[in-house]
Order: sequence, then C-alpha cells, then structure tokens
Amino acid sequence: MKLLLIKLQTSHEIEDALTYFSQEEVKALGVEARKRSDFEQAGWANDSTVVDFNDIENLPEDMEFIAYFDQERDPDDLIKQYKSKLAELESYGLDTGKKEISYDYVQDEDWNKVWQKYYHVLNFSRHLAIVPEWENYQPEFPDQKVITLDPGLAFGTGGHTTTQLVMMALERSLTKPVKVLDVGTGSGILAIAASKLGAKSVLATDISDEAVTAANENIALNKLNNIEVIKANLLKDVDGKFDLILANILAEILFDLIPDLDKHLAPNGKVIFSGIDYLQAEKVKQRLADNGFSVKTTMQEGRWVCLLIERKPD
Ligand SMILES: C[S@@+](CC[C@H](N)C(=O)[O-])C[C@H]1O[C@@H](n2cnc3c(N)ncnc32)[C@H](O)[C@@H]1O
Repeated sequence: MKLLLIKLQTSHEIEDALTYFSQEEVKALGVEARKRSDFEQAGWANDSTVVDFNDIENLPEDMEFIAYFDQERDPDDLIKQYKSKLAELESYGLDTGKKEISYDYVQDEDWNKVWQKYYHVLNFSRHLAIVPEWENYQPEFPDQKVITLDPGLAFGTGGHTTTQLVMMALERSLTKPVKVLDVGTGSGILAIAASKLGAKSVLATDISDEAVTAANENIALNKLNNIEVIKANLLKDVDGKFDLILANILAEILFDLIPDLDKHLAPNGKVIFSGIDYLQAEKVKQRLADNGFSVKTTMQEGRWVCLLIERKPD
C-alpha cells in the first residue's frame, strides 16, 4: 500500500497549528516537520561537528511540513484545505513562509520507518515517562511511572504541547485517588497518565472509532484495569459525576462542552481544559464565568493555553 504525502514549504512559526490542523481536522495519519534550525542547532550543539548544509538533501529554506494520508484521499482537495488554513493563519499575523504545497506518494513500509524514527522516549517529568512500544527505557527514578504507547492512528503521542500541559496540570490536581473523566482521549494517553498517577477510576471518551480502538489497545499494553473507554460526543452519553474532568480539544469544541460541565462535576470537582489557542483563551474564560466557573491557574506554552478550573465560590 502507498501513502499520500502533502508537503508544505512554510515557516516554523506555524508548526503547532499545522500539526493540530492535520491531525484534528483533515485526519492525517501522521506528520513530520523538517526545520532548517534543527540542522543549524545540530552544528552549534556539537562544536566539533561541521554541518555542511550542501550535504543535506532538500534542506528546507525554513520548514518543510509533511502530512501523511491514506492513498485513497484526494490530493487536490487536501491542498485546497491546507491553502485555506495558511490564509487563515496569515490573517492572524503569523508568518507562513513560502507557502508552496505539493504532493507525492511513498510506500507504506517507508512510512512505518518514518513513524518509528520520530517517536522516542519522552522523559517527561519527575513522575511520568512516555515510551513508544518499540523502545526500551529504564526509569530515571524508581517510582517514575512509565506509559507505554503505540499511538496508532489516534492523536496523543505525548509530543504535543497541549497534551504535555494537561500532564503537568494532572500532577498538580490529582492530589488524592478520585474519579476522572477524560473527554477526547485519542490514544488514551491522559487517561493512562491519570490512572498511573493514582486515579481511583477513569472514564475515557472519544467521538472517533480509531481513538476508541487505540485507547483500548494502549490501556491493555499498560495492564490497567480501572479505565473504561466509550464512544461519545462530549458529555452527551456520559452518566455520573466526576471529581476531575480533562478535555484537550480545540476551543470551538470546548464551547459546546461548557454548558454540560456542572451536571457532571462532583462537589469540589476540578476541570482541566487544554488545546486552546491563546487568541481564544479570553473567550473560553468568559464562557466559563457565564456558566459558574472560574479559572484558578492559566498555563501557556507557545500559542497553547491550558486552564485549571473550579466552580466559582458561592
Ligand atoms: C487533541 S486530541 C487529544 C488527545 C489526547 N487526549 C491528548 O491530550 O493527547 C482531541 C481528541 O478529541 C476527540 N474529539 C473531537 N471532538 C470530539 C467530541 N465532540 N466528543 C468527543 N471527542 C472528541 C478527537 O477525536 C481527538 O481524539
């Protein structure tokens, strides 16, 4: 089987936005970014190494972004969607670079190698490490929890800033064994992190069948028996109340979730929202305030904002 590659010559400034768009909106199987600065830094980091740029094949002017798709997808339609995304990002004042878009096909075997080449151990924090199924890792601390992961087709390798912000917020918020709800679980990474950090039980939901399958596989890989995965649209098919609700989904989707939060949040419950572009953070905070919630902590890395939320005091 072959894979379709959509290649963009663009600017490193929009790597996160393109990654999110590719995985969330046009459902790429995976993405890869080749940045000129990575090669330059390789030279600076090892001062005995001389990096001859002429030796690097197709060295991008700034960043080459590649998104991988099933060969059945229509390249012209995808190019149209990427063009309109670039125009939208440009309208926010972002640098979109050369904006050249082309497509190509590669054999699937090559893709598998690429996939594995780009996912490595993430020694994330004092308490968590994310380890691809095909790598070996010895924890840096005897009690560091290891999350074994094969992200498959679902979002959530641990590499994305929005996921990492939730993992940090989880470490801060999970101070006792409580009931957790992970909305939009993707690969299951946050549900697994919550369970390994001591949650009593976790309900993980996703609207996508691929995500439900990937999450169940990853839960089995990690031998956890306190996580249930269901297919659901936000909180619509969810029963019960939870002490901690996590949702790493785009702001547009979080807006639909906010009105149902109160019904599913236990007394003294907490909520963690991520996936919010900083340009939309104030709007999300306002919507939360209108629904009886207040933001206790705001975390930001690059463009991405993560909110730690509680009910407004009476
Ligand atoms: C950005 S990914 C987050 C994955 C993972 N939780 C992480 O933090 O890495 C968002 C996930 O939300 C899911 N999703 C999108 N809209 C949804 C909805 N209306 N209801 C439930 N899940 C949804 C997507 O399928 C995707 O798996």
